Amino acid sequence: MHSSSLLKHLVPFITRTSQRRLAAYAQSDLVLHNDPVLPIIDFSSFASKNETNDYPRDMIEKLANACEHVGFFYAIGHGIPNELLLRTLSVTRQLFDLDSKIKNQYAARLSANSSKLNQQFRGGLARGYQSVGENVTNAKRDRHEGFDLYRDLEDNHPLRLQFNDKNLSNKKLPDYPELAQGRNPWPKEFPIFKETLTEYTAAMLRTGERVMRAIALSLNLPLNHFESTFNESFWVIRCIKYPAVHQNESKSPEYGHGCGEHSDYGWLTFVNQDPDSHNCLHVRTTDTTKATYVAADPIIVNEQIALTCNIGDILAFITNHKYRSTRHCVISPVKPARSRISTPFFFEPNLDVKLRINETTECYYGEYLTNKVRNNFNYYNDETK
Ligand SMILES: O=C(O)CCC(=O)C(=O)O
Ligand SMILES: [Fe+2]
Repeated sequence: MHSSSLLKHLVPFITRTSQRRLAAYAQSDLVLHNDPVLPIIDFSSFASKNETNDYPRDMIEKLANACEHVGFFYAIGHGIPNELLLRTLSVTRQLFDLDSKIKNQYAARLSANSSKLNQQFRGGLARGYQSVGENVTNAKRDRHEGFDLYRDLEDNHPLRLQFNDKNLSNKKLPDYPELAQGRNPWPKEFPIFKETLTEYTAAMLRTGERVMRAIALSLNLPLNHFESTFNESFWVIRCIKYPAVHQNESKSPEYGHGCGEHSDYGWLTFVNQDPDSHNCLHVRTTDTTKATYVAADPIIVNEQIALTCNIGDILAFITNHKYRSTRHCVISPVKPARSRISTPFFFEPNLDVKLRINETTECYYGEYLTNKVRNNFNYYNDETK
């Protein structure tokens, strides 16, 4: 039996799932429970936004329970074919296999200094390629390569147009110009990346809507309660490669884990992770006496790849922390395992949704996100770089 209170709430569905055993040991100083059990929730009843009266009560209760006590769950019935999930991972792996000269042409840091409104934002605040160690979490460099994509607002989108030159003297403009004006720097040498990620985005947006409907019901709110907050979702995708490390390489004063411990920012995160990846994504339990984790390994349920889903800080905040935004981290794969690819999709509010982000502050989601993103990179915080 597990003693942590998180695990008491987990449902023993594991016998219905096909999954591989965990790698035998826990890396570094983390204490790891060896049963990667998170609740498994089926969202197939929420594909439509038409209200009906016969939503499965047991599923909604299970979802409420998962959001309150765990903050993580496996989503099935999400509507995305396995083939698209796997193709996205495979194309992302190929992207990172490109020559670094090509990848660096699309580097996020190239646009980091273009902070003036009237400049052409080629990338615009962290869009594009990041080499290993550029991302910083808890003051340590993360051991991953990334390629970040954000919603690209259309040319004539009012949230983009508001920053046009003729409006620049308008003192009341919101403070998220880079996000609204940025463009994803799609590598022209590898057009399949744009094609695939665009298809993935469309599918993930439908999934996000599905899950947010179920979340609304789980909070005793109307099915479409959150619709107006995400109908122009300013989604984010992080394409990530975690290189495999040697066992003795895994600790260093400068470098932390594959991705240091954090919680996510907004509504919901859906992690599409490498099916080969084991013992990497670690979810913190509610044990306050010491840092303990469960591994959220990839699972397949009834031949369907489950998405690993977690609650973001804003959803936690607007529910008065009834729903948990659970901290998690990614431990680098250890050789001889191969590098790990994941493509987390962050289903987020519209840029111009006004949010209360803590007890005293209300701001636009775009402003909140701008602050969060700047803190992830040293070059935004250190003018000399
Ligand atoms: O790669 C993963 O599995 C998760 C990454 C993550 O937690 C994040 O990007 O916020
Ligand atoms: Fe995360």
